[in-house]
Amino acid sequence: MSTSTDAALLGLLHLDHVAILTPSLGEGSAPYIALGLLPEGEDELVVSQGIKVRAFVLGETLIELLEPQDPASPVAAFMQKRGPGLHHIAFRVSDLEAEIERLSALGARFLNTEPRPGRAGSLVAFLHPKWGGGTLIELVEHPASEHSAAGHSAGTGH
Ligand SMILES: CC[C@H](C(=O)O)C(=O)SCCNC(=O)CCNC(=O)[C@H](O)C(C)(C)COP(=O)(O)OP(=O)(O)OC[C@H]1O[C@@H](n2cnc3c(N)ncnc32)[C@H](O)[C@@H]1OP(=O)(O)O
Ligand SMILES: [Co+2]
Repeated sequence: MSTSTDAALLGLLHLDHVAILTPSLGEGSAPYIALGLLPEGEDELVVSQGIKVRAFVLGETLIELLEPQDPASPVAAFMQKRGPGLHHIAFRVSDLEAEIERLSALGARFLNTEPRPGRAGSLVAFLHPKWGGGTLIELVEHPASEHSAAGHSAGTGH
């Protein structure tokens, strides 16, 4: 049974975020506010993904609420088909390109083998949900300057 130390040696640092689809960031925030989570900074429109994102801080991990902005996008279609709720999980990695190479050599099926822009200046890559056993898995590399390794800091919110 590998330990988190092994995972860290392989480049996985920790669970970066759990992403949840919602038709409205306002309504979707209610349970997480009730649970006492604080938003990290302002909502962000990630144009490349056609999604507005609101992130709530939980130690090193974020709860990322995703509100699709384009009804024709795959994410909007997915929410249409399966309803709001869990969309993907994301692991923070120290070197995204190295992880893409390592996992590809193990036969992993990436949706994009070139890093793409994600939230807050990150670079992201997605693994096909079929490879993830029915779960969409994302790998995220944050800019070196952002956050300490210790995790995220809650913003003043909006
Ligand atoms: C805002 C940035 C933020 C960040 O963290 O920085 C983000 O995370 S952005 C998140 C939104 N962007 C993405 O998800 C990009 C990667 N996703 C895709 O390219 C598509 O969503 C894809 C390819 C996973 C699915 O697209 P689509 O549904 O159009 O393709 P299929 O209909 O062929 O689906 C194939 C198969 O996968 C099932 N599926 C789709 N999405 C998911 C999901 N989120 N979790 C689990 N399974 C999923 C779909 O139902 C199909 O299964 P089947 O059994 O064949 O019906
Ligand atoms: Co994500």
